[in-house]
Amino acid sequence: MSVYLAVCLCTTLIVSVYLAVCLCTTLIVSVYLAVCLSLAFLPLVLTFIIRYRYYFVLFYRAVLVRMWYDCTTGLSREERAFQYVLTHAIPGDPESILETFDLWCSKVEFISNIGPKKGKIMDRMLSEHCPLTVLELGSHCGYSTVRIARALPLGARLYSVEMDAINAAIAEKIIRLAGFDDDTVELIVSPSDEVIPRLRADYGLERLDFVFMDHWKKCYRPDLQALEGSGLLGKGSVVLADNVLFPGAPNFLRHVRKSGLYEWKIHRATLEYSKGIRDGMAELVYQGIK
Ligand SMILES: C[S@@+](CC[C@H](N)C(=O)[O-])C[C@H]1O[C@@H](n2cnc3c(N)ncnc32)[C@H](O)[C@@H]1O
Ligand SMILES: [Mg+2]
Repeated sequence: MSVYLAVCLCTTLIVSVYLAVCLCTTLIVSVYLAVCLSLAFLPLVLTFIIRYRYYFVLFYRAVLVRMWYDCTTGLSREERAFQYVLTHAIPGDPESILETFDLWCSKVEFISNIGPKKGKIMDRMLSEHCPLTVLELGSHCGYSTVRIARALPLGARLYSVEMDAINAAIAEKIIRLAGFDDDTVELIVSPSDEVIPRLRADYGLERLDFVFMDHWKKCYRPDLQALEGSGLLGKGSVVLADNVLFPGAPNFLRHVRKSGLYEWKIHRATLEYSKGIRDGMAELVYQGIK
């Protein structure tokens, strides 16, 4: 009986040792394979990180930092930007307000203002065309509104459309802080597709000399078509559309290309407050139906 028990015990021991050895071997082989695979993919992963580093930085600044400050301050990003501008810029000085915004957006948090680089291209176009009636679609915090308003000739009027009431309230404060009254800048709090058909009847407009599009990219094409249909674009009217390369507005560009209504070009630049993300603004000059 005891011999039988001893044999059983020995067999169990041998089987256990055998299983343990098998497990260890499997483990070692798995670790070895994992290391080999990681090493094989390392260049690919590194290339991916290096190639898209500016997008990661943008995600970090525009999403993660924003979420963190939203939680810790209890204020919206737009309200935080406004507080900064209010305490750092010179009231009544549009230049100082724009510079303060630029500082905040490049050093603290990301806001999708047109920014200084693309802003300078727009400044140049405004000084070339001297528009008297301007329409802006998408005011957000009022950065581009101030930028346009300060470049307008005497007697010109800017209609700025913003559908988000909270953003519009900030934009209104920024515009008035910069020193522009209601005669120069009128802020319209409504979605663009509701405003455009009412521009003639409710605002007495006959012609738009300059349109700046910087609202949601999916609205670019329908809004441009609505403007064409409204008869407010005349020969030589300029439409400037921001971010046509990033995030991009392919349907809008396709329409511009196919319609034959415009002479157009793209001003290549980088995304606002970012070094490595390519973007561009489309400049269209309306030629009318030929
Ligand atoms: C990129 S921000 C505008 C930035 C601003 N132009 C600047 O450079 O300072 C876009 C803004 O457009 C507004 N918006 C988006 N779609 C709109 C629409 N269909 N009508 C009016 N406003 C719109 C959003 O609420 C947001 O505030
Ligand atoms: Mg933009």
